[in-house]
Amino acid sequence: MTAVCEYIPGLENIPVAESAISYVDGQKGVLEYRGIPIEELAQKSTFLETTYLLIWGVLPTKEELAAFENEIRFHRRIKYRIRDMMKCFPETGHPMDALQTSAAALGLFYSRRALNDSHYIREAVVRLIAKIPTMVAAFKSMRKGNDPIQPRDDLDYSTNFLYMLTERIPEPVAARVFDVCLILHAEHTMNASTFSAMVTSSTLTDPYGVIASAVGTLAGPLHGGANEEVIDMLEAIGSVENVRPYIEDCITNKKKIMGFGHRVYKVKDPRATILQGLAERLFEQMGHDRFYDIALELEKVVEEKLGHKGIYANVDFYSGLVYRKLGIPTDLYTPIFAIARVAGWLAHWREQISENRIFRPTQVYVGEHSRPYLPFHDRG
Ligand SMILES: CC(=O)SCCNC(=O)CCNC(=O)[C@H](O)C(C)(C)COP(=O)(O)OP(=O)(O)OC[C@H]1O[C@@H](n2cnc3c(N)ncnc32)[C@H](O)[C@@H]1OP(=O)(O)O
Ligand SMILES: O=C([O-])CC(=O)C(=O)O
Repeated sequence: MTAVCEYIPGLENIPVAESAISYVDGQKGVLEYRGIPIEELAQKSTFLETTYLLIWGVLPTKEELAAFENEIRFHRRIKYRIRDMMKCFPETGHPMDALQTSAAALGLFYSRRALNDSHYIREAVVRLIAKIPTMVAAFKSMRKGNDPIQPRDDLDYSTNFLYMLTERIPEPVAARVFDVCLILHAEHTMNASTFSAMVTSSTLTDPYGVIASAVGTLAGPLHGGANEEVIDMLEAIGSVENVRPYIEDCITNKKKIMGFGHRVYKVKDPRATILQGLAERLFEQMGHDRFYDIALELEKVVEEKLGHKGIYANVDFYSGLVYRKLGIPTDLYTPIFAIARVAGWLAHWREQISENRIFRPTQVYVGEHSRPYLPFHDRG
């Protein structure tokens, strides 16, 4: 057994896997999925094609993509027993908690753990990619006491999701912008939720448990949950004039500015640049959002004050402005991140189980030894 004694908080710079799924250069601001730059995928691909690429490692042929899209369409509905279970969720509960519970519940129906069976793997991939958006939209309706809106087979993936949220067919530009957002959030090397998915995968449990654990990890404000917090922060700041004192207060009191900073990127996150462009495209078509002026000033001041520490806008900074313009409630932003990231989690699940060894790191014990057990009357 090799003993590595140095403890590195947050596992910074410690490789935990070999992976061929995505690549980040944090100094140059480069992100590639299976070797293809994110900018090119955002321009030319769709979320389902990108999902196929991430999970199976190749761009599909026209026929393979059509078959994959059809399978997804066929599996969009969720069982009435899952819907009934979701009806019992408290309406004040956070949609990420609802999603984590519902994703785990899929395992009650489909868990066979046939991890050597390629049909089982394909079906699990299709079910999760297909059903997660339906569950997110269903909770949005049910928490208001309404029946969930059923998926429509004549609509593509993103159009259908926006339709299930609003019962209106979105403008093509809105559906395309949303689809690009999903591409941008689909995968990002060894982030916290992907690591969580891999640790769970390494026990050879079922993929529904893997996704449920990853959803739980994504929810936190230091990770995917930051997109929701950014909008709360812009609202709290309220005006462009308030930006500078707000940032100065954060710096003085060592408060984190949401949507900024990254373990890997020491320049602006390339996804933030693309998301900013998408937000601007929507503002041109659908009207300006005054929060954007606050966001621009915020980015300028953070760069001025913290740029020397490598703190720049990350993926969570501009995504909320896009979703806000699409009329999506703030607490659905992180579940939408999850809808996209399921693709990356599943890609890592497949990679992990193809050459598995259970994750079992070590710790540096800093407690005591050989303490006596004291009866109640002798305890302080
Ligand atoms: C999809 C995603 O997960 S993207 C990230 C989403 N999360 C956020 O936007 C939350 C805000 N950002 C952060 O909390 C962090 O930057 C993280 C969690 C993303 C990265 O964390 P780490 O790599 O562990 O960096 P850490 O928190 O140690 O910060 C390093 C230094 O930069 C500072 N710093 C990092 N991020 C920020 C920030 N957003 N605002 C202010 N200061 C920051 C820290 O205070 C620390 O300063 P110090 O060295 O003077 O003490
Ligand atoms: O890579 C990370 O640590 C966080 C991140 O940007 C992501 O998961 O998209």
